[in-house]
Amino acid sequence: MDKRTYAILGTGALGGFYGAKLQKSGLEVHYLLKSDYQQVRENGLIIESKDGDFTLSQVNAHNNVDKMPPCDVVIISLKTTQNQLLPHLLPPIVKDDGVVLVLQNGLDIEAEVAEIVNNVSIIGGLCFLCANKVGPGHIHHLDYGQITLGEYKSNYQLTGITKKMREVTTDFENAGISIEMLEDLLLGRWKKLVWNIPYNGLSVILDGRTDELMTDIHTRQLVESLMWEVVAGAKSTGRIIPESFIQTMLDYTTKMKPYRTSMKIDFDEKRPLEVDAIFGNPLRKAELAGVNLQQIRCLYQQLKFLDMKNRS
Ligand SMILES: NC(=O)C1=CN([C@@H]2O[C@H](COP(=O)(O)OP(=O)(O)OC[C@H]3O[C@@H](n4cnc5c(N)ncnc54)[C@H](OP(=O)(O)O)[C@@H]3O)[C@@H](O)[C@H]2O)C=CC1
Ligand SMILES: CC(C)(CO)C(=O)C(=O)O
Repeated sequence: MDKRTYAILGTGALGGFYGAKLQKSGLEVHYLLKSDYQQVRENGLIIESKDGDFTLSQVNAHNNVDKMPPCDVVIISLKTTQNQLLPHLLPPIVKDDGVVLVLQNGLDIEAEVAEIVNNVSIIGGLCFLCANKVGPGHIHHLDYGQITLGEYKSNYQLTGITKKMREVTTDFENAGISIEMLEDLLLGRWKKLVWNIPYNGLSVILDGRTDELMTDIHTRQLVESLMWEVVAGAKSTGRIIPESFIQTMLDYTTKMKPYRTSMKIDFDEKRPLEVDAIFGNPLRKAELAGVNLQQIRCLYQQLKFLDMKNRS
């Protein structure tokens, strides 16, 4: 088979980083951009990475999906706060029998995608990446980068390891991106929330970096107790996260370079916060199963208020 073609729907920190790595490995990649379009069309992408800097001076930059070719794999790397645009942006750029790879944080986004496109495979990927966009077409990769992915089937039924998952995994591996396949995407999404819910939420509400939240005894306890509540949320939907995973996430964050979470960066830049995807959807899912996640609801309510006030 010919090499697969990729489209990056939202060329920011995450989309720019993985897209550039895939292009560098020899794949054809098309990038959708908004405010950075002119700069990237003329000068390409700059990746400043802890694994080695590189520049792609020529990239297929687009500012309109109608001018993009349909691709085998479309990576959704917009912020979830822009997902209302997907019904317009997605259908023209994904081939029949292609793949939509949702690399955004949060829960239940695959279900939204399934309502927009048929005849495609939807794969969800959890990215353990610390990257920021520091200028137009300029990405700073600070730490990590591993992806775990799983295929989505209605209501997060188990799919096992599928052919499409293997194909995407091969492309990412060839691009030097560490990647692992999951049989249970819902479990993977809840596990990622064990990190995102406490750190993204508290970093905004308490105005703290990850290292600050880990050093103070009170905030560390708060982080841990929120993690336990995410584990309860997962359990309400039939997914068991082992107790040891909490310690793994605490250790992982302690070792992490001091990090301003992506939600905190959005807040500081007065951009919309991904509150619904990361907090609202898990709350609703647990509630449907009859479980009220009180501490997470408390974070959700504060974040909704702060987000509204920050942008008004
Ligand atoms: N950054 C990270 O390390 C990680 C991010 N994630 C998740 O990945 C997702 C993306 O995050 P991240 O890359 O950090 O976000 P960024 O804000 O850096 O990137 C999003 C990009 O989408 C672009 N965009 C917005 N609207 C449009 C549009 N209409 N047409 C074309 N492009 C558009 C933005 O362009 P413009 O700037 O012009 O608006 C921006 O460059 C989020 O869900 C996040 O939670 C998950 C793990 C780690
Ligand atoms: C956990 C972290 C910071 C990187 O591993 C991340 O993936 C995120 O910001 O969502």
